[in-house]
Amino acid sequence: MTTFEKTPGWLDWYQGPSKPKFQLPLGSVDSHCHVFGPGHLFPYAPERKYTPCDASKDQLFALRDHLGFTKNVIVQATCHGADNSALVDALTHSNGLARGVATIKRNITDEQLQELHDAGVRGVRFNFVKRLVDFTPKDELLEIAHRIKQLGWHIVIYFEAVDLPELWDFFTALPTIVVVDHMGRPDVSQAVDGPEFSLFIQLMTEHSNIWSKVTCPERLSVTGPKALHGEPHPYQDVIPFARKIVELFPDRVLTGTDWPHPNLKDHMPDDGLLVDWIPNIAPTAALQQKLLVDNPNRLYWGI
Ligand SMILES: O=C(O)/C=C(\CC(=O)C(=O)O)C(=O)O
Repeated sequence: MTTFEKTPGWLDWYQGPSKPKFQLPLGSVDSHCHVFGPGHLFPYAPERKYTPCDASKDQLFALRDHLGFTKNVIVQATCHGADNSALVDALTHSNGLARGVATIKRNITDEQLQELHDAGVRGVRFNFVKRLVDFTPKDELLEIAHRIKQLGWHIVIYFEAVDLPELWDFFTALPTIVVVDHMGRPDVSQAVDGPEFSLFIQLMTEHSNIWSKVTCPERLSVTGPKALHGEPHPYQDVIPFARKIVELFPDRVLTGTDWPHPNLKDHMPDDGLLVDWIPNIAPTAALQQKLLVDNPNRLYWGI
């Protein structure tokens, strides 16, 4: 049996999250979450940049039920590299209540792609965050993009805001729906109408195939306060950014918990309070319905 030692300083996910006060609309989807291992069944990848705590499918599904979500979109985390076994195991044990976003390499066969599709994978993730992955050549990514387009899948991209200018031409050439993780990780200490975030708004304005996840206030916030100890007003500085995207592009936004919150260094949020944060960025019932129910069900379940 393989045992793994967590990265020093690793913060485990929050035990005993509060019950949200905000009642999620029926059919809500947690559109960004992960499973980690468990490592003795699904070993972490040799090329990983961090070793997490285990976070199993059963623990994820229990959280889903506790928070009041109906479904999950599970995103392959970089600690599993391009071995999607833990993801596929979670999808195939979800009774159709989970879809997946995989990481693949160009040597994947058509049969393997079809197996991922049959398990519930509907997208691939291209990660450009340098602390998480080694560089993959753009021609390999483009080749993958054109192959997965045939299956009706989309592409999820993860990058830091400072890298957007350099990646712009590549992103805008992608042939599918493109979903940006965590709003392109803006520096929220800058103005919401400043040049950095305006470039991201321009990206979404000019390219109607580009969507955004309005996720991870706990990762992006500089001033907090932290979603802990019943705090009713956490992560105030992230609200104007996420709300702007939800209001400008209500049919192209998704949200989720990011459980089990890999690589947080400062604190581990109470996931119940993260759900309570959602009405700050989607203040009307109509916006909540699109963000939590209509958009993810259309993109991942075709309904
Ligand atoms: O959970 C996230 O989306 C963010 C991550 C981890 C990650 O993406 C991964 O390991 O694949 C991060 O910023 O460290």
